[in-house]
Amino acid sequence: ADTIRFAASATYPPFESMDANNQIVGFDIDLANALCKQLQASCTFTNQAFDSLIPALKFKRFDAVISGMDITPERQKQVAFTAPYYANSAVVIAAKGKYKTLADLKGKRVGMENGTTHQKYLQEKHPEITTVAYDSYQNAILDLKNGRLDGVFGDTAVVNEWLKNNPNLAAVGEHITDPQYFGIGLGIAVRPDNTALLEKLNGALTAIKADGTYKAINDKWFPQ
Ligand SMILES: NC(=[NH2+])NCCC[C@H](N)C(=O)O
Repeated sequence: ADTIRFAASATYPPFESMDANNQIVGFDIDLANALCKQLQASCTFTNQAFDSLIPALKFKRFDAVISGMDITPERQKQVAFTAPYYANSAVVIAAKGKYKTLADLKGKRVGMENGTTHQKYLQEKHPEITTVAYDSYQNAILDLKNGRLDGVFGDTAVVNEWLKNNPNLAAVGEHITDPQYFGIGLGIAVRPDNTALLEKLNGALTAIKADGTYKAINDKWFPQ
């Protein structure tokens, strides 16, 4: 049988993270496994820094990236994406009650993972805010809790998870969906010349949406 080698940056629960047994788990992992099952292939996963995923994909270290990755026009110059598999928006979190809007964060330190759409958006759209890049979202959250950061900027679906476990933190202002920066949702990336794999993944995605598998995975990781 075929093997599809996936990579992710396991710092972004509920999409991907390492569990207590050092196993990679999450929505993206279950989704990839379901796609592989549908394709009668086996899946492997590599965990590495988010900003190295696209370069390593191009270098053929693995076949596909599934990592809560926004389908953006800029990335589409380098890789091909499947149809979107999850809707996205972005939001800043900070100490509860401290800031009302992004404008209140002028001169403050907001952290995010290196190479993310969140980093680019803040740097270009809000130069009045100091962006602090981290090797992982988990380290950014630690620094927010320690008071070394004033805010963290990430995907709403992920941020909501952090808020559940941190009652002293809250969202600041509106959710941001600027498609120029955050694209049209999350997608799986493959090398542009790997149209065979792209077509397989898109076909399998349609199939697992139709047979209820997608919904079951969604309900497991994003319970209502
Ligand atoms: N697995 C991760 N750490 N993903 C971070 C993704 C952040 C954002 N959605 C982006 O595409 O840039």
